[in-house]
Amino acid sequence: MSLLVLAVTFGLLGAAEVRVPLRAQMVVYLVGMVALNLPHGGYEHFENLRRRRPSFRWRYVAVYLTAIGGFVGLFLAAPVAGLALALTVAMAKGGLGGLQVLEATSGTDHLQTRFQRGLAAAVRGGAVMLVPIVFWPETFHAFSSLMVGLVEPGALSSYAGPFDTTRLVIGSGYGLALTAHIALGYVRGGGRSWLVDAGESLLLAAYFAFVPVLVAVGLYFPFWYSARQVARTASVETEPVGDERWDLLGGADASTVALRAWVVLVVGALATFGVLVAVYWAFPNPLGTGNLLPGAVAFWSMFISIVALPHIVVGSLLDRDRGIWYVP
Ligand SMILES: CC1=C(/C=C/C(C)=C/C=C/C(C)=C/C=O)C(C)(C)CCC1
Repeated sequence: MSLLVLAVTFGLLGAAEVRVPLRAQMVVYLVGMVALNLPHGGYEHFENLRRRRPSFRWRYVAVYLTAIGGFVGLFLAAPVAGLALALTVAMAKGGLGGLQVLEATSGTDHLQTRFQRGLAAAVRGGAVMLVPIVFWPETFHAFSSLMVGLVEPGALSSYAGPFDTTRLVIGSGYGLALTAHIALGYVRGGGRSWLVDAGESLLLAAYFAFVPVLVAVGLYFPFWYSARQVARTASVETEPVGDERWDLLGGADASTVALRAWVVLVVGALATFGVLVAVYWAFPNPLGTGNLLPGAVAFWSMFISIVALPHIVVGSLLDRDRGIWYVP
């Protein structure tokens, strides 16, 4: 709903030629991504690890740190490939996560083949990054260069020339994929789940087309994505794996539970901060080489993508029993 309101509001503002100042967009992005999105991500880990065995938790942490180390290494060695992976992570998180939420809430009866499921995820995820490339090319290119510049300023400039062609190819490809996805869903069953899926996919595409990219991405993850993820967790009634015995919040009385929750919160915050410091320290120009605000946006976008990579790897590939995107 909030996305619909934003899409319509910014659509009208755009039609009236009202432009949102870039500074304001950057502030919205940082508030959304730092203050709102990060705690949501942390909560997903907590939910997933809460009743798991200690050995599982250690493996989880090990995979997590390895993936983070690998991504940082790739970004340092080949910053443009690192940027490409960051975009892929953002799209995979939005796309695969969105599909799982759809399955838990409205069902996916109209998605009968693997291909259709892949297309559904690609269309939802693609909206997050591919649609802004088409509709907000200048901002997109400017911030992409800043992100690459955290390691090697200027490394993206050799890709500036063919950008218009790339945009055209991406725009047509995305339009085709969206149309094919909606048409196939209709042919393979239609019904209520198809209607919800088609409506959501179109809304996402319109939202990322009309809302300026920094505001759009900065609010999409906390508003739509995280809120829906938490709602999904809340709708899961029985835990498929794990045991009350291992419950991180287990305790005989309310104050023990509260104290344990406090410990989890503090340890989680310190661990996240530790990773942040390590990533900051690893980048040659952690806040870019120009102004602070755009530099902070670039740094945060890389950092959040780096920590989100294991989120996806663990959530969808390695932890099939439960996973971050578990649906009963
Ligand atoms: C390239 C690019 C961007 C990239 C943002 C990214 C890569 C965000 C990743 C978010 C994730 C992974 C969130 C997970 O919860 C901006 C800043 C929108 C500006 C336009 C250009």
